[in-house]
Amino acid sequence: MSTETDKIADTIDEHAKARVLVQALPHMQRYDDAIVVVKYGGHAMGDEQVARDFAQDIVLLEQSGVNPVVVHGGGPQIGAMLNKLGIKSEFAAGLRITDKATVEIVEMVLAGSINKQIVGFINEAGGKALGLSGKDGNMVRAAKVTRSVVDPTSKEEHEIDLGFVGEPETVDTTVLDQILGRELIPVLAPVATGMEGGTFNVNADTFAGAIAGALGAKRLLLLTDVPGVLDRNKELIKELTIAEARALIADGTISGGMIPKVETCIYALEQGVEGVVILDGKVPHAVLLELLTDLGAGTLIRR
Ligand SMILES: Nc1ncnc2c1ncn2[C@@H]1O[C@H](COP(=O)(O)OP(=O)(O)O)[C@@H](O)[C@H]1O
Ligand SMILES: CC(=O)N[C@@H](CCC(=O)OP(=O)(O)O)C(=O)O
Repeated sequence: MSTETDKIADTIDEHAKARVLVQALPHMQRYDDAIVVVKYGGHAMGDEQVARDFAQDIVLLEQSGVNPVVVHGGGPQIGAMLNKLGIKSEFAAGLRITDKATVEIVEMVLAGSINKQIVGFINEAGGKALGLSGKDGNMVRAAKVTRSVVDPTSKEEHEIDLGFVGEPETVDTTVLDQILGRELIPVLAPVATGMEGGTFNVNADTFAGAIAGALGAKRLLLLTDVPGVLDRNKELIKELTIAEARALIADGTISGGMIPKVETCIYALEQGVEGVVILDGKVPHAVLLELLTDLGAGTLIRR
């Protein structure tokens, strides 16, 4: 039986909920009908409850009149599968060196299991998610990339052939244009067709930036497993200009997987995306906190 005190506590609780909803109103109005691309990184996916919270956030955004587009990664999950199969895998400049056997596993893990898991979570949260890869509808055609790396012993720079690794060369938004604004939530795996056919592995951040640029997205959120870009003392940098971000890559403060992430932010800003943020996807409801409250977290990169 509920006591008088319980009833008062419940009423206060209800008022607090109403206040939170009202505070969200100007944010909802700002993003009404806008396209928001959310990149969900493989490291942020580890905990199932956080993944389900993420799916709820995406459905709530869609219900509020936003057009969310999800691009997912899956680096650690690809690594685990390659390991299980006894296939060695190495990275150069934050990109996986991808031979023929590897690209088959990459496509299987990204466009197969991970894509369908996220689609499942969104649908269980009441949304209508549609899982696609960059190959569908010829959405993304990728050109082969090479990278120069400095040999740690000889200090000489040399080019590395990354195999079937591509960068988006063309983005055809026909399929996405049909989907957006119709209650459907696209969930995209970063696999693309090569310029001469075949399958190419694309870094998920780079893929998300190309999609955000081509769709004229208002916001690009990159969800990872760290609070944002960290300085040399591991402190969060709340805001960075493009020039400052480039300097941190050049002096080695930004390394590994953070390089394609920051390069993506710079590219998206140059393509006209209004705001790009790198934030911690392991924080429950990180997307809602970032978009619909005043509690912006992570690193905002601006022009
Ligand atoms: N300056 C930096 N600030 C934050 N993270 C950094 C920095 N430099 C390198 N990193 C690394 O980048 C990682 C994020 O990239 P990545 O592993 O590719 O994540 P995701 O799977 O989310 O795309 C961090 O976990 C961290 O180890
Ligand atoms: C070329 C390249 O490196 N592709 C990535 C694709 C997945 C990805 O980017 O996943 P995260 O966002 O979780 O890191 C890979 O093979 O790991």
